[in-house]
Amino acid sequence: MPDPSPLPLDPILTVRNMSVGFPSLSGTIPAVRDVSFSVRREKIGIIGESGSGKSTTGRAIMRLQPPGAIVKADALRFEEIDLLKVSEKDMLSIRGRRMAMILQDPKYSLNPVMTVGEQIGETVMLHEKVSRRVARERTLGMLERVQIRDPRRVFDLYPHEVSGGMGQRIMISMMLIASPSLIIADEPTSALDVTVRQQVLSILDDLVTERDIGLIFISHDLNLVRSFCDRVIIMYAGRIVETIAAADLDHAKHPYTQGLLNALPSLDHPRDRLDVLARDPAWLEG
Ligand SMILES: Nc1ncnc2c1ncn2[C@@H]1O[C@H](COP(=O)(O)OP(=O)(O)OP(=O)(O)O)[C@@H](O)[C@H]1O
Repeated sequence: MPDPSPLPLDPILTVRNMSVGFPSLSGTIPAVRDVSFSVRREKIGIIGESGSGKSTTGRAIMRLQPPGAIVKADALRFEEIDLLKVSEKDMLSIRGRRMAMILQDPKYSLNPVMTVGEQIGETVMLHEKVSRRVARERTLGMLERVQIRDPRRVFDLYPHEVSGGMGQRIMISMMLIASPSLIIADEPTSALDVTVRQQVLSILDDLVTERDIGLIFISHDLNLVRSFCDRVIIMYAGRIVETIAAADLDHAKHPYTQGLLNALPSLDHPRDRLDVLARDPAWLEG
C-alpha cells in the first residue's frame, strides 16, 4: 500500500476576520478591514501601497499596535496561543523568543548605549538562562552565521558604528538567535542599496529555510516579493483583495493585482510610459 499523502502542516498563525481601527474626532478610522490569512512554514509577502494597512496588520499580530488602536478578530491564533486573550506579561516572553519582528531601520531597534554583542548576548541569556560565557560564544557563532567577517571586533561595536547592511544583519542575528517560529519583517531592506539588499535577503532566506520558520515579509516592492516569497497577499485600503502563489502572479484575477503587475517596468518589454493604476470604489466593498 502506498503511504497516505502527508497531512498539510498546521498553520503557525491564523488570522480570521481581523480589523484594526484608530479612534479619531470624526469616528473610528478603519486601517485594516476584515483580513483573513494563515501562515505555515513558508515565506508569505504582504504587498500594497502606502497606507494600505500592511504594517498595522503586522503590529497587531505582535500585539504591538499603537495605544488606542482597536483590534477585533474572530480568531488570532499563534501556535497554541490565543493572541486575543494573552496577557501583556505573557506576550513579553513570546515576543523575541517565539515571534520576532525585523524593522526597516536597525538603528531604531538596537539599543544605542549597548554594544552589539551585549545586546545579542542579553537576548540569549534572557531566553535561555545560560551563562555569560555561553551567551558570548553563541553570539559570536550567530554573527558569523550572518556573514559578519570579524565577529570579535563587531561584538564590541555600538550600533552607530555599523553600516546599514551590517546593522540589518545584526538585527537578523538578534531576532533569530532565540529560534522563533514566526518572523515578521517590515520593509527590512528598503533602506539598503541594491547589492547589500540582495546579500541581506539571501542570509534571511537561508536562515528561514534552514530553521523552518514562517516569515511574513511586508514590502512595497512587488518584484522583490515575487522573487523572494512563496505566496503573496495583496492589500488595498485595509482589505486583502487577493492571496496568490508567487509563481501564479501572472494569472492574478483581481484587477488591482493586475494593475500592479502592469505598472512594473520591464526590461523585456520597454515602454515609453508606465500604466497608471486605475482604482474602483467597488474594491472597498470586498
Ligand atoms: N497610530 C496611528 N494613528 C492613526 N492612524 C494610523 C496610525 N497608524 C497607522 N494609521 C493609519 O492606518 C492606515 C494604515 O497604515 P499602515 O502604516 O498600516 O499602512 P502601510 O500599508 O504599512 O503603509 P506604509 O507602506 O507607508 O508603511 C493608514 O491610513 C494610516 O494613516
